[in-house]
Amino acid sequence: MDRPRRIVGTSLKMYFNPQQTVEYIQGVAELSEHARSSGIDLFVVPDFLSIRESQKILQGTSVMLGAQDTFWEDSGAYTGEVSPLHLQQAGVRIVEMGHAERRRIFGETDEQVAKKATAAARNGLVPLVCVGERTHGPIASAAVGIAIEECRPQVMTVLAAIPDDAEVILAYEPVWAIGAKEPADADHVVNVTKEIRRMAASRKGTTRILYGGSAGPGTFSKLSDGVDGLFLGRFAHDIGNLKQVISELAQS
Ligand SMILES: O=C[C@H](O)COP(=O)(O)O
Repeated sequence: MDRPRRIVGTSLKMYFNPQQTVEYIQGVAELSEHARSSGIDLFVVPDFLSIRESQKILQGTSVMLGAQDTFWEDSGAYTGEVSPLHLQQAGVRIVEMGHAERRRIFGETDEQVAKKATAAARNGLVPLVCVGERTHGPIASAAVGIAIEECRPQVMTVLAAIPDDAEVILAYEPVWAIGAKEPADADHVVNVTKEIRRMAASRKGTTRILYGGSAGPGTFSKLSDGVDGLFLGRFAHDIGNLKQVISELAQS
């Protein structure tokens, strides 16, 4: 089966203030041509406060603008929430959901993630659904099975909810590898993501699978049997690293 286009992106989480975010987004905009000519899709996910300014900087480039979360209703009395319809109207193309930090700190459930993914798809946004096991099994061979069984409901609850022809991005982020010194072991990631791909095999819509968790330059080449790209965190704060990863995706 043909593999989908490769894609790389980064979430700024809550690391940068608005001025730093503008400067960073300008740097990403300057990578647009490099990504386009390399045949790599590129996205960046700033905080909500910076969405409008980011859209102005990125318009006319090939860089896709993301948001870090969304609510599942389009409008109404939902204090503190952000509408998927309004995100789409603001120029957002990709919406992240189910990140390990939101599952852990804010108690986000598979069912809530599925509702958010459905709302994103309904509004023409691509859900970027983060999945991953919380702990690393003590023995490598067993760890793969444990990870797959923990990821399965996270993936299947979303795939059962969204239209079969909706585009979706699944970001496999083992929780124990987020914020670490190094990414997860490549064999582990490839084995788990191959199984995640099988979970989505019968879908009509494009399904892309990313790896995230301390990823950076040098990570992708070992994972290319399993994933279509990377979801970067801290190691993309240096724009040079993001440029390098784009090149590696194009070469591997
Ligand atoms: O959203 C990105 C991931 O959580 C990875 O973050 P990290 O690369 O800083 O570990």
